Amino acid sequence: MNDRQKPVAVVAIGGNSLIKDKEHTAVRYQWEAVRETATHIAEMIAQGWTVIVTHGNGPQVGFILRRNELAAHEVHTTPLDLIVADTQGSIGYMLQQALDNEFARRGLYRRAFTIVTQVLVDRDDPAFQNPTKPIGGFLTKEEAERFAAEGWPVVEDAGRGWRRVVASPQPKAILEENAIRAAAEEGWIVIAVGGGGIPVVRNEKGELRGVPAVIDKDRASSLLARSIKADLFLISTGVEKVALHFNTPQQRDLDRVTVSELRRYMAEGHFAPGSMLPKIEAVIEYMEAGGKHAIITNPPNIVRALNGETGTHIVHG
Ligand SMILES: Nc1ncnc2c1ncn2[C@@H]1O[C@H](COP(=O)(O)OP(=O)(O)O)[C@@H](O)[C@H]1O
Ligand SMILES: NC(=O)OP(=O)(O)O
Repeated sequence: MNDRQKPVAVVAIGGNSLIKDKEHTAVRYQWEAVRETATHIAEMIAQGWTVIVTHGNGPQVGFILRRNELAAHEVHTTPLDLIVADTQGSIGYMLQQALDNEFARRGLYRRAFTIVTQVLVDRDDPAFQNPTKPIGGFLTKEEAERFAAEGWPVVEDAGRGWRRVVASPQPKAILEENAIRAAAEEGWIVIAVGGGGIPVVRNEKGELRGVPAVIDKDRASSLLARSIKADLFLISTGVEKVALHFNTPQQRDLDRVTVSELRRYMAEGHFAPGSMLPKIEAVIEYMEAGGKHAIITNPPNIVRALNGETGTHIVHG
C-alpha cells in the first residue's frame, strides 16, 4: 500500500493528557507523557494508518501566561497569539522528537514534522466578550477567589478544581490546510493545528492579524478532519471512555454510541462545558459532515480502541 492509499486519522491529543497529572506539571513529566503518547501513535502508524497529530495547549498556555505576568516588571509581556505559537513550537518539538525516536526504535521509515498553523476566526465572535476556555493549572477555590479579585475570569472545571478562562472563538478555516494535506499524502507524520491553531482575523485591508484567544483544539481538529475527509477522528484525552453521570455513583461508561444518542445525552447535560462538551460537539460535527468513525479514549488505550476493545466509539445512527 502506498502512502496515498493508507487510511488517514486525525488524532487530537489533549493538553491535559500531555502533562502527567495536575500535581506533576514540570517539563520532565511533560516529556514522560509525550513519550508515552508517541509509543501509541507509532503503533497506530505501524498498523498502517497515516496519522495527522493535533494537540491541545490549555495547561501550557496558562503556565506561560502566568510566567509572563510574574516577570512583567523585568521583561516585556507577550500577547496570547504569540503564546499559542510558542506552544505549537514547544509541544510540536516534543512530539516530533518523541515520534522520530519511536520510529527509529521500531525501524519504521517515517519522520514527523510540525507545521505552524494559523486558524481564521470571526472578529465579531461573541466568544471575545465571554471567556470560556480553561487554561493553566488547577486552583483551589480560595486561590481562584483571590485571582478573580485581581481580575481573572475563573470557572470550576469538571469537578477537578478551578481554572482561569480566556476567549475561545469558533475556528472558521485552517490557513495551512493544503500544506498539511500535501505533507500527509507524501507520507510525513504531520503535527499541526497545535493548541487549536494560532487565532487570526483579517483586518479592513484583508491582512492577517493575531488575536488574543485560545481556540478549542477539538473544534479545530474536527474542522481539519472534515476538510481533509479523514477516515477516522480520534480524540485522546484523560479518560478511557466517555461517561454518563460522570464522577457520580451512577456513572455509566459509553462503549458504542450513535450520533443521535449522543445529541440526546448532550441535551441532558452529561458533558461538562470546557472539557468533555467541546469534544462531543466536535465529533458530532465531524460525523454529520460525512465522517466515518470517531473514537474518544486515553493514550494507553489508543491501539486497543482501534481494535474495538475499548474507548467510546461514535457511529452513524
Ligand atoms: N461525561 C464525561 N465523561 C468523561 N469525562 C468527562 C465527562 N465530563 C467531563 N469529563 C472530564 O473531561 C476531561 C477531558 O477534558 P480535558 O481534560 O479538558 O481535555 P484535554 O484532554 O483535551 O485537555 C476528562 O479527563 C474528564 O475528567
Ligand atoms: N487549545 C486547547 O483546546 O487545549 P486543551 O486541549 O489543552 O484544552
